[in-house]
Order: sequence, then structure tokens, then C-alpha cells
Amino acid sequence: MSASELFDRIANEIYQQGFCVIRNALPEALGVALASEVRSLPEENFSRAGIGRQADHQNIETIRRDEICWIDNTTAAGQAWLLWADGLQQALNRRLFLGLFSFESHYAHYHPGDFYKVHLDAFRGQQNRVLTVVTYLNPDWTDADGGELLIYPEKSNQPLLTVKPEFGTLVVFLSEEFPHEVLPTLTDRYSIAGWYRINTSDSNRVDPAF
Ligand SMILES: O=C(O)CCC(=O)C(=O)O
Ligand SMILES: [Fe+2]
Repeated sequence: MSASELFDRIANEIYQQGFCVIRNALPEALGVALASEVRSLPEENFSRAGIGRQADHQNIETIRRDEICWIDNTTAAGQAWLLWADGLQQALNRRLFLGLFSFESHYAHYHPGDFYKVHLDAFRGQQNRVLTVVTYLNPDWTDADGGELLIYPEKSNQPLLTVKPEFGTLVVFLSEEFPHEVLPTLTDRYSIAGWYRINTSDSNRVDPAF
């Protein structure tokens, strides 16, 4: 699938249903570079992620346990990823007039036993995170490894989708509309989670939602 075919497919599915899951979507060489980088970063580059300004440390650990490292363009892999994400941003803006303005993303490492309970990536009305993008960097993932992403409809606890965190799978969804969770993983689980924002007057506030 060419980049433009892939971006067309994402745009169509976002337009029609608000989410899409595509296997083997990430360009192979990019996935390989990212999978290798995330495993070679020093442990101290990763830190426990937060969930909200009020939550204390203990609370956070009952909700999410992953460790994250924000991606910038100081490495070749980071640069290639941000370029790819920019291509997707431009394609979605051209096709859907979404007005996506900026992109932020981090590597996430879930150690065995780690999870992320049901949550939304953005709060309605705050117009901060508009679109979530997740991709997985785990070659040889098996069903026994757990760690699935479950995506729920807005008002139901029956999952719409179960996604295995397999290398190259790409998940895109409207951040305000789909509660989702990561089931406990049994082995090390590596991914990237990213968000496109639109340009609001408060977009320069530090971490408005999270
Ligand atoms: O890794 C995943 O499957 C989803 C991660 C997620 O929901 C998040 O980081 O907000
Ligand atoms: Fe999320």
C-alpha cells in the first residue's frame, strides 16, 4: 500500500466510523528503526506517565503503569517518524478539513504486568487532542502475551474492537469519542502513542488534559 493509499484509507474510515485499525500499515523500515530505537534508549529516558493534574502518584499507578519517553527529531528514527506523522496530518487536513495543527507523541514501554485502565485521551469541549494515533513495535507478538487494546463505543462496556499490539499495526481514532484500555501485558510491550491537536487559544498551556 502506498502512503497515499494508506492515508486515503485512514481518512475514509475516520470519516465513516471515527476509528480505523490497519495491520502492517507502518512502513517496514520505519517500524524497524523505531522498534530498535525504543529498545536501545537508556532506561532513565523513560518515566512514569501522568494522567491528570490532580491525581497523586498512587492513584496513577492504579490507572496506568506504562513508562514513556517523548519523541523528538534529535534521532534519525524520531525524525523519520515525525515526518511520517506530518504526512498523515497533511493528508487528513486535505481530505477531511480537520485543521490538525500540531502533533506530539511518545514511546511507551509496558513491562510485564503493566496496563492502562479505561480512559479517554481528551475531554469533550476542551478541543485539545483531536485524533489519537497508536502504533506497535512488537515483532513476534503472540496471543498468550496479552496486552490487547480494547476500544469501546461511547456508551457501552462491550468492546467494539480488540487490537493485538503487533508490529506495524496502526490504530487511529477520534480522541474525544472512544474510551479504550490496555489489558495487562505478560511480556514487554512497546508502542508509540501520539495525538494531533487543533489550534486553540489554550494550546500553549502546559499539558491541558493530562
Ligand atoms: O498502547 C495502546 O494500545 C494505547 C495507549 C493509550 O491508550 C494511551 O497512551 O493513551
Ligand atoms: Fe489512550
